[in-house]
Amino acid sequence: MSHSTPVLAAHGLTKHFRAGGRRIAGRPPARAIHAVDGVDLELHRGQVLAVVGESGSGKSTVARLLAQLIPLTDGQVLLDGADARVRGRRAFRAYVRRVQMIFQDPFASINPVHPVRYTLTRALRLHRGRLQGAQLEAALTELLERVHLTPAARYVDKYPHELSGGQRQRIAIARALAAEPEVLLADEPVSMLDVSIRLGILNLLADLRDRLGIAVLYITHDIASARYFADRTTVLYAGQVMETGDSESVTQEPLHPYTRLLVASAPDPDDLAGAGAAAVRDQGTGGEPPSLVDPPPGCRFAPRCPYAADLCRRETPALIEVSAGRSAACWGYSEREDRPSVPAGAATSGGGSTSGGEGNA
Ligand SMILES: Nc1ncnc2c1ncn2[C@@H]1O[C@H](COP(=O)(O)OP(=O)(O)OP(=O)(O)O)[C@@H](O)[C@H]1O
Repeated sequence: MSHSTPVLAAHGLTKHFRAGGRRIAGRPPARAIHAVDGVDLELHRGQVLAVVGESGSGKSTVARLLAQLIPLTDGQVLLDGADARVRGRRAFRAYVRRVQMIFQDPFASINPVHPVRYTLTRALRLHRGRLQGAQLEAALTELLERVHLTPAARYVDKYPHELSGGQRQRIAIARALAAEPEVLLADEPVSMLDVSIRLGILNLLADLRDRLGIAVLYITHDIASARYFADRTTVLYAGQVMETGDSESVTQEPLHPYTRLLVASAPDPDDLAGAGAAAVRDQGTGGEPPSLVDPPPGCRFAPRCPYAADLCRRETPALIEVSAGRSAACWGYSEREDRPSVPAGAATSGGGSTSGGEGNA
């Protein structure tokens, strides 16, 4: 599967926002917020890729770049292997037909003054032409059934305020499906919803992946949900990829010290005393993400990393393939003589992962 051409890919995805207002002629260029710096991603048909990171790590910016809602500073977005950069309204509409986005807040993303019928009819007509009468009714019913709002007749004439948060998010997903997209970009699709209904929405997205073969990008700060739901997981920190691999091993045997920190501080249902998070604090790996305004060279996690060596503060590590399908941007896995010593093992279970410096064969 992963040998095939990804339906959507990003190479060297980069977004710098200008910090502190407009550029003034004759003055030095304004400083830049390096929100996303050189990120590579691949979305495959019938797979979910999770992008996990703390607040401010650049997750939403990645999604907006992939949706082409904002222009790239550098890098490339490829759809079926071809440069997908759109110029002009018509090309954007053709792109959006294939790549749809779902937003975090279903209360903000659905117009409250119109019933479900209006919202979905508009999307259907936009993407599939002038459906009417029985054909339109059948398409509406099919969309509502796809998102498990059944019987459809119970929901089609409801207004958003008559629906729960979870039901509204299902309407937002149905609206996206009206385009018959190949890719869904889901930016924290459950984080505003009640905990009790989150699983239902994730299961729905998994169902769309499996039944329709849609590629899903799942943006989240919750690494535990990535393990449950995503086939592959990419960990983002301060706008750069720290680690990537299949979700099971990234979450169970994390390689990068930052991923270990994330896993250890994630709420564990069996760890009611919060011992994992306390252990992280005791190791002194707390602290804040770095400033993204003109960040210095070196690993961006180095100031918080308990293993950081001089090399880490001087030079930025590239992603190193540590084992098949698993990479970490950590000098500990390099062949360099001055590499730091990153202990093998995982935050949550003993052993299994490659020890520092050995896995580059
Ligand atoms: N339009 C903008 N102008 C200036 N800076 C921006 C803009 N959008 C985002 N940023 C900055 O880029 C960085 C990454 O933001 P982004 O929203 O992508 O992070 P995130 O990981 O999605 O965070 P969260 O989980 O809080 O949404 C932040 O420092 C943010 O302040």
